[in-house]
Amino acid sequence: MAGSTRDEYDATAALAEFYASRTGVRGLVESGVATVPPLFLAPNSPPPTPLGNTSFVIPTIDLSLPRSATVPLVHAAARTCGIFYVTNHGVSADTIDSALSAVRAFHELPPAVRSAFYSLAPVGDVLYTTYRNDPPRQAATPDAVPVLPWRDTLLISVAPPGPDIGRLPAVCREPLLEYHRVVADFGKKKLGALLSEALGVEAERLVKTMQMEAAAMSCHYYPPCPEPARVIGGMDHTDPYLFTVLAQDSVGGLVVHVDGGDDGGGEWVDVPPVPGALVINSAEVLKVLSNDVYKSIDHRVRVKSTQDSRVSIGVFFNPGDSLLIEPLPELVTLETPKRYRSFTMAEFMESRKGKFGNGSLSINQFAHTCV
Ligand SMILES: O=C(O)CCC(=O)C(=O)O
Ligand SMILES: [Fe+2]
Repeated sequence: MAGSTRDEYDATAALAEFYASRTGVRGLVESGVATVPPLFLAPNSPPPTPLGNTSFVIPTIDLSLPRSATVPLVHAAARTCGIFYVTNHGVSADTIDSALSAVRAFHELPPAVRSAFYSLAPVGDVLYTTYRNDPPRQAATPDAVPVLPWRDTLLISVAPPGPDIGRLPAVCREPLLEYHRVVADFGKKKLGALLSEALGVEAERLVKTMQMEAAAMSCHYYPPCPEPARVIGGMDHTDPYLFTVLAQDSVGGLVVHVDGGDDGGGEWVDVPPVPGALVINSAEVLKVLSNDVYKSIDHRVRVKSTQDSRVSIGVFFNPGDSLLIEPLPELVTLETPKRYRSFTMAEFMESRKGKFGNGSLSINQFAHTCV
């Protein structure tokens, strides 16, 4: 992997060589790369994210407050930006820390051990990989994204009846299953009810009618990078499902694009780690169900450090596979007509393939009745 621009060498061969190593981006760092290999560079649009000088602060909601206080706060946060922190959520600091440490321990296993798990497609319910950035389908600058992000991921499908436990790496199995159990409970019993009530619909609406499950867990590892400003940890996207509960360690790097309202524009805002807090991200399908009351925010991950690796865990809450997704009928009125056509999750996921940059456009182009 010599060279420092993508033009100097054959990206297809380099990609094949990278995947054949089966040790991910962490493997490059272990091998001592001093400059970023071209696969990770965006040729036309440099990835550094200019952070705005904004006074915008991601809201924090203390879930120990009475329901009469938290419901309006959740409504305001999901409506204005679609991302907020929760504190006093009932998931213990120990459970979060053990899960984050377990993810780090997996990604930092000796290369020969972790490479046994590395693949391009899931093996059962587990996928340890470096996701490829799909080339954008309709972008003005077709070559504007790096082929690869500076990140390795352990993705675990946790949909009922649960993963094949024997396939989960032993080093992280117990802490991750425990974390999933507790976060799934929190999401279904507390957060799902709060997000429903904050929409003015029955508390059980998301969990029962939408058959909501904490179906997948993304355990990301962002290795330190010799030239952090030249790479992107995670490309711009919106999360597709109902909502995400994200735990992050103390390194930071998640940024969200807060839109500029009627003035257009908008700016990138940091989502710094807050000790003990979980980040809640309301996602595309929830935006549709809410008939555009809730937002779904574009986000990306910057790599910040030449020294520190970063770990995060996203638990994704999904609707049942066979359901038709459309605005909840009780939110469709003469004044607020149905803003999205009905669709299935499979159709929506297919439509998202290869879409980067301004991710929220994806649902609008796909299903909005006013576009
Ligand atoms: O690592 C992070 O902070 C965010 C990851 C993310 O956006 C995702 O898994 O969808
Ligand atoms: Fe995300």
